[in-house]
Formats: sequence, C-alpha cells, structure tokens
Amino acid sequence: MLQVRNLTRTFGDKTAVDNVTFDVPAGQMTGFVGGNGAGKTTTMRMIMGVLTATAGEVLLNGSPVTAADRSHFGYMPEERGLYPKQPILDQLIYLGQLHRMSAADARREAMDLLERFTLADRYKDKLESLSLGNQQRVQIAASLLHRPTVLILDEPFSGLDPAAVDSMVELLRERTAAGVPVLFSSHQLDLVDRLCDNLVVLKAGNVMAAGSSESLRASAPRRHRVTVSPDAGWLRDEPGLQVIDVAGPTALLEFDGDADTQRFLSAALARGTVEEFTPLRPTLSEIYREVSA
Ligand SMILES: Nc1ncnc2c1ncn2[C@@H]1O[C@H](COP(=O)(O)OP(=O)(O)OP(=O)(O)O)[C@@H](O)[C@H]1O
Repeated sequence: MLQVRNLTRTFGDKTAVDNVTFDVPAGQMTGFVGGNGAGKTTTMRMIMGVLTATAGEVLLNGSPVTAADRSHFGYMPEERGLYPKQPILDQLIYLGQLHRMSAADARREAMDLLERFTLADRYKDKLESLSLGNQQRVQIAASLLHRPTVLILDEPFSGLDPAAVDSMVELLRERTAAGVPVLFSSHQLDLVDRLCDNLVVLKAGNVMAAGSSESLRASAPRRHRVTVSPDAGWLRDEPGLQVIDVAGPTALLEFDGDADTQRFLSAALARGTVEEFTPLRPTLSEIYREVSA
C-alpha cells in the first residue's frame, strides 16, 4: 500500500497542494481526479520524488519511501520524455536496462507490450514517425516495462483511441490483480467509473473526497426514483425527503439520512399505485461532480 500523508507544496506564495492525505491500496486502481490546476501532477511528482515536498511524506508499506523503492516504481509523467529520433525498441531496451533488466529481458518484455498495443511491426521506427496516439502507447510501454511495484500514471488515457484504451485497461487490470497499487489521473470520468476501486478528488490543492468506491457511494445522498399514480403532487409535502425533480408521475427523491423508506412506500401505496420505487446508486462521476461543485 502506498500512503500519501499531509503532502504540501508551495510555489512562492501559492499553495498548489495543501495537506493532502490519501491511500493507494495494493491490488486496486485508484483514480485521481480534479479540474485543471487542482494539483494532481504536483502530487504525483512528489510521490515520485522528482519534486520535493514542502511538507508531508509518502509511505510504502508503512515506511517512508526511499530512492531504491522509487527505482522500482513505474511513472508516466505529464511531460512525455522519450527520444523522438530513436527507434522504439532500442529506447525501450535502454530504459529497461536503466531499471537493471538484462537486454534480453527488456527486449522480450518490450516486444510483448508492443504486440499488445499492435505496434510490434513498427519496432524499428523512430518514435517521431508515429502518430501522437501511438507515441502515447510507447510511453505506456516504457512505464510498464520493468514490471513496476507501484504505478503512477499521469493522464495515461489521454489521446488513446478506444482500442488502445481497452488494451491499456486490460494491462492495468493484470498488474493490479498481481498486487500493484495503481494511481492514475484522468479527466475521462466514464473511464474512472469503469476502472476504479478507489477515488481521490482534488480541488484547489485539497482533497474533497477519498476512499473506496463503495464507501463513497454509501456516503452519497440516498436517492430513489418513484413512479406513482394517480398523481405525484403530494410528494412535495412529505416529511423526511426532498423532491429533486418531477416529470409527470415520476419523481427523483432524496431521503434524509434517517428517513424510513419503507414507511414512505407504505404511504405511497395507501394513496394509489406505485409503478416503480428504485434506489439509485450514484456513479463515481456523479460523486465527483457533487463534491467538486
Ligand atoms: N513549477 C511550478 N511553478 C509554479 N506553479 C506551479 C508549478 N507547477 C505547478 N504549479 C501550479 O500548481 C497548481 C497545480 O498544478 P498541477 O499541474 O499539479 O495541476 P493538475 O491537477 O495536474 O492540472 P491539469 O489537470 O491541468 O494537468 C497550478 O496552479 C499550477 O499553475
């Protein structure tokens, strides 16, 4: 487990990251979301040690993370840093060797990753000859090559077509299942919904919500959709709930924390027919919108 504890970073008199605390559990994918300038990249840079923290610390399995630990991390930085003029495979092998892989192992792993990203036949090509999306696939291969113990990925999905997103998702799921903590930032909330076991929401350098998807969903407002007849007008006067929206016989209700939904259902049945009474599970993107509003 990777733990971020009270991380803070100031630039002059601006606090970009302000006392940020969250966990990236082993074997889970943690989505890191927040608007432009929220502080995601700055936090990831501090986790990787490429930027010093003004305060706070990063722990790996309970101990302060060391340079040796970090050398086993996989990092996909915001500023993609490969060499445009070098052939793809050569530079992947070189990067693997920097992580103490043998040339043969690095070649095997690199070709396997290129295969999965349908780039195997381009292995001799210079990086700059690839489309931007394909360059991005090579960047991903570079961060996964040495079988990292922790993955820190800054916007790994940006610029990928749906097929590449699927390959990336499959790869990340494999690594996660093998026990690797994965933290990735994204503005693509549909992907975050699809992938995340955990979510961290940052706004102006502060954590607005953090935790497992289940706990965040459980602590979100309890909403139900109800369809009643002959009319839904009486709902507005019902205690213990707010009517968020009404369209004809169907209403979106938000119950107070301690309200008894079964008592409400009995009351509704006493007034007529209840066609539908459905608890709504909020999506992570709805939770994100709620907490960062
Ligand atoms: N080197 C720097 N010098 C001064 N300010 C910086 C520096 N790096 C980041 N900042 C500021 O810190 C804040 C957080 O930026 P950061 O890049 O971490 O946000 P982000 O959440 O990754 O945003 P985006 O989604 O747009 O990539 C911003 O206001 C940014 O301008």
